Order: sequence, then C-alpha cells, then structure tokens
Amino acid sequence: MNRMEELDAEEIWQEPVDRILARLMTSAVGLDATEAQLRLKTFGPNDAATVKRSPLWLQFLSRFRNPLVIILLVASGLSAATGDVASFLIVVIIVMISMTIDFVQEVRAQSAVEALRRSVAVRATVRRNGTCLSVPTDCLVPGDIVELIAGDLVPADSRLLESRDLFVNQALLTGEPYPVEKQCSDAPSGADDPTGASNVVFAGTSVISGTATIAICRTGGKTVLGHLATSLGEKPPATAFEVGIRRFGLLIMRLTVLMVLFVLMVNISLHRPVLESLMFALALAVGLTPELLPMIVTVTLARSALELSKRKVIVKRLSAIHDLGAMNMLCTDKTGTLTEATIKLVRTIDGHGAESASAYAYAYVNSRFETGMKSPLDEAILASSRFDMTGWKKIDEVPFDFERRRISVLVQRGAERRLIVKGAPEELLRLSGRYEAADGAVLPLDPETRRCFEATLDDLGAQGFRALGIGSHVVDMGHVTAAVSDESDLIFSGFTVFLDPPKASAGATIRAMTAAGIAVKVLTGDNERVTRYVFAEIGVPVIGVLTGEQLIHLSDEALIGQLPKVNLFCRVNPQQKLRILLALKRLGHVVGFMGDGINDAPALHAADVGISVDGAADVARAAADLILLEHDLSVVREGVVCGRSTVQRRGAPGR
Ligand SMILES: Nc1ncnc2c1ncn2[C@@H]1O[C@H](COP(=O)(O)OP(=O)(O)OP(=O)(O)O)[C@@H](O)[C@H]1O
Ligand SMILES: [Mg+2]
Repeated sequence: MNRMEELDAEEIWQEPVDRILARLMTSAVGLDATEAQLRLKTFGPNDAATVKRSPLWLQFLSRFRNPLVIILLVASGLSAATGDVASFLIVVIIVMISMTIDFVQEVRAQSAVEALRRSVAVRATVRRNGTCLSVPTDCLVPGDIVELIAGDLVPADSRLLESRDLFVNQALLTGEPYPVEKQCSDAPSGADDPTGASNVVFAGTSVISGTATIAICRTGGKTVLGHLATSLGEKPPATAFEVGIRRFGLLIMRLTVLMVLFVLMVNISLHRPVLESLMFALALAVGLTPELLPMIVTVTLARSALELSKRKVIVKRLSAIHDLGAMNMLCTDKTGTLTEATIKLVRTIDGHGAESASAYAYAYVNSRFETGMKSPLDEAILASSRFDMTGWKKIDEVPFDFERRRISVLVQRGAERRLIVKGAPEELLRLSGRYEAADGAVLPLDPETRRCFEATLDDLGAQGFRALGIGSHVVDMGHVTAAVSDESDLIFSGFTVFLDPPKASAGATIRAMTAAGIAVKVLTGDNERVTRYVFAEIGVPVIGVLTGEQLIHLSDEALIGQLPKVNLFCRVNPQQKLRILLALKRLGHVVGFMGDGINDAPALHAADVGISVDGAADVARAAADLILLEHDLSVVREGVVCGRSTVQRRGAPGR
C-alpha cells in the first residue's frame, strides 16, 4: 500500500474537497483502525504543544548538570588523586543515591498526575470503519473524519466536508473575539492568509454554534497553532507560584555561593591547606542548598493531586492546587451548582397562563430541528411528550448564541413556511407585535396585554420556574435562509415552563465557604427573578444584584466600586463574565471560576483557578485547571481544604 503524503498548509484550503480526500487517502466513512494506528506512528501524536521528552536515561543524566554536583565530584576526585580514595567513594555513593531518589520520586509523581490528566482528556467524535467513536484528540491522524458540534474544540487543522451554520472562535490565532462564519466550499475563498479562509478550521479554535464534519489534514506541531507554540517557545508561561519557587531557589543559590567564597577566603587567609578548605566549604554548600526542593514540591503537589482525585477532583495543572488553597473568591454559575440540573418541562402556557398546545408544538419543532448546542432545556422539551413530526420539514436555522439568547428554525409544513423562534422570554415579548389567542386568532399585542403577559412571566419567576418564550411568523415560500434580522414582528405563542429544583445542600456549602474566607458570587445568564428564588430557597441572602444591561453602562472603575456590594450577576453574557472576573482580580482577590458552558470558557481561562465538571463542553474543560467528577460545590470546598493543607505541609513560598 502506498503511503499518504502530507498536504501543505496552503493546499488545505486551495484544493477541491475531492482532491483533498484522495490525497489524504480517506473517504467520508473514515479510516480503518489499523491504518489510523499506522498513521499515528508515522505522524506522531496530535498535540500542538508536544514538548519532545528525552529518554529516561538522558533525563537522569541531565541531573548531573547541576554545578554543585559537578564541583563536588571534581573536588572529591582531586582528593582521591591525593590519596583519599575512601571519601571519594563515599561522596560518589551519596550523590548517586540522592540523585536516584530524586529522579524516581519525580518521575513517579509526574506519571501519576499524567494518568489522572489523561482520564479527563478532551475527546473527539471520529468516524472509523464507518462507525462513530470517541477518541482522545491526541490520537487523531491526518485523514480522520471528525464530527463537530457547538462547544467542541477543533482538534487539528482540517478541511470542512459539511457544515451547518458553523461559527467558530479564532481568538487564539487571530485575537479576533467575535465568532467567524465557516462554510464548506471548493472555491478558494480568495483569502491570502489561511486563517481568513472560510473552508478550513484550525486547531485551538472552538465551535460557538452549528455543526460540521471535517477531514483532518495536518496534526500536532504541523498545525498553525503548533507553529505558533514553537515560535513562542515550547513551555507554557510560568505561573505566579512557579516563579516564586524559582526565585526562592535562586536566592538560596546566591547566598550559598557567597557563604562558600567567604569561608574559603577566611580559611586560606588562615593558611589552612587549600584542598581541605575547599572540601569544607563544599560540604557547607551541599548542606545549605535545597537540591531536593523542586522534587519535594512536585511530589507533595502530586500526592495532593492523588488525594484530590479520591475526592472527585482531577487536577490538570499541578500548581493550581496552590492557587486553590489561596483562593478567597469563587464565582460560579447557577445551573448544576445551586440547582439540581434535572430540568423538567412542567407545562406550556400562553401569555394569559392557560395551557397551549400550539406553543408546545412550536417549541418541540424548534428543539427537534435545532442542530447547534443541545441545551438541557431542549432535552427537557423533547423528553416531555411525543409530538408527531410528520409533514414538518426543516429549511434553515439561526443557531443559539449567548448574545441573542435564542434559536430560530425555518420550517415548512404543507404550503406554509414559518420561522419559529424560541429564547429568553423577555426578549421574545419585546420582538413580538402580535399574539396567538386561545382560539388561534392572531391579535395585536397592545400595551395592556403585554403587561398581562409580563405579569404571567413574573409570576413564573417568583415561583422559581424557568421559562422560554415561543414566537413565530409566516414567511413567503421564496425565503430559503433564516437570518437574525428575520427575528422581528413575531406572533407570540406562549411560554415553556421548566422546573430545576434548587440544590438543598448548596446553601450550607456556601455558608461554610464564607466562614472559611471564600466569598461566593453567582454569575448567570438566567434572569433575576428565577435566580433570586433559588437564593431564597437555599437560604443565601442576595446582597446586591447587577444585570448585564446595567454592566454595559458601568465603567471598569465603577464596576470595581460596586463589586463588594454585589453577589449576584444576572443575564450576563460570556464577555461580561470575563469582565467581572478580571475586575475581581484587579481588586487583588485570588479568584476561582466554576462553569460548564461555552459561555464560561473565557472566564475559566482567565481565572486563577478554573474549575469545570466532567460533563461540561470541551472548551470549558480545556480551559479549566481542575475538573470535578461530581457537579457539586461541596467538592470544591473539600478541594480548598486539601489545597490549603498542601501549602501548609510544604511551607514553601508562594504568593
Ligand atoms: N435551548 C435554548 N433555546 C432557547 N433559549 C435558550 C436555550 N438555552 C438557553 N437559552 C436562553 O439563554 C439564556 C442563557 O443561557 P443559560 O441559562 O444556559 O446561561 P448560563 O449563564 O449558562 O446560566 P447558568 O448560570 O444557569 O448556567 C437562558 O436563560 C435562556 O433564556
Ligand atoms: Mg451554564
């Protein structure tokens, strides 16, 4: 069988899809398992930041590069030459033993932590032999066919084979924070730099909305991100904790050199034999230098990581344990942390509060046809009761995003084409000019009726129910694509009403955390009414509230001034979550952020300790430092206790 040759970076977007597939020697059903194995050997693991590990024996030998060890060995060699072979042997044996202990401990600690990290590695859905498998992204090879949905990280530089309303965030590569649309097409998109090409997606970018099937072309260090990683130097930037440890080591080293020189000078000026004085000074230096400090730090942190794993916390970045111990502020989302996240659709009502079959039908059709990120709300609608979909055909959709907070699908039934919109209820009411009455008649939404509908919504919130608004309007048959601008002048059908019970234990955990010196703030995309209800149910007082709307009008300074008086932020979008987090950091807090959605990823990334959960979106898990195997605040609290005891046990300097 002839070997697959690699594609050049330009060819990925300039060649037609057929040629790409032929060159990659693959097809829409994917590679077979043996071929994938073979290619993995040829092309290496798909890890953009792979730092080539030298073999173990070289790693061991590299420890002898330590200047102190070299001087020690040379000096004792000299004394052996002058006849003192016994002390030479003793020095060599002691050096060997301490180097070996150091090496074995560190390698063992690191591999234990590596194993933990792998257990929460990001995985991709790949087609192999025609079936879909979930494999860790570093096992992907050129020629693999991968399916992407919203929330996924793009695993490698790839050509689009199919796409639906695909928007990706390329901030890591281009610095552009806004989603970029990507579409499969054969025509070179005319862009002269690859990240501008609309028919390819790159490693390190993430899917904001929509779906796609991609053919992987270049992996690991060959990706654009890989090149970037090499040019920036392979190591990730040192954290505050690592810098602290390094500074401490340097300080001790300098002191030692000074001491040794001083002792040596005094001895020589007293006319003691030079060799003997040197040996004495060296013995002093060896005694003073904490050669084993790095190993002790790694081993203590690794041991804590193992301990944490028993408490259902997986550590991805070792030094995060230290930050976890130092954390004095925790920002968290609502769903799953303060609530049970067992969302159920309890009823679907019209604006007046009466049960509405037509609103349910529209909600069901919208959730069923929506192909972007499947939210638990959609799952609750689809699980509630079966609805006969025969006769409904999907034409197009405008996927969910956290700015609009709604989803539209364009559908056809018989001779009627309709845009169905489902989303944040206040927004839906705002976008509606008419409403559907109980008898099916379409009436204007006059101010009085609008107030009545808003009152219905307020009542739902006050009783702790979450709601989505449903609206639609008919479009003409020539309408083939749906756009955000179509989401206006809707006919309001009603509300879907959900119950997500507050988590009974959350209140006690938050109080315990506050008592332990960790203030908790809640940042949610949901509305104020519902979140206030949850606070009341779990018995935590709301000190102050800021909404996303109010945040827009606050300067950074004003926000910082408000922060101490606010513990609840509602209807905030992903950028606002990030902004609040950065403001808290500017106030000097060590801030943890806990979240599980695409919308939490920017803040998770910027936090001192990013905490996510096992079932979270890939972007969130990739951005986090710690992964909880159980979505519960009490797990974080236990982690903090463990982190603090690590810091105390080690007694090493940090911040
Ligand atoms: N599937 C969906 N269809 C329509 N609208 C949705 C859907 N999912 C979410 N929304 C709207 O977007 C808003 C924000 O989403 P969401 O509640 O997931 O944000 P969040 O910040 O992750 O909240 P939380 O703190 O509860 O995790 C929701 O309150 C809802 O109004
Ligand atoms: Mg969320």
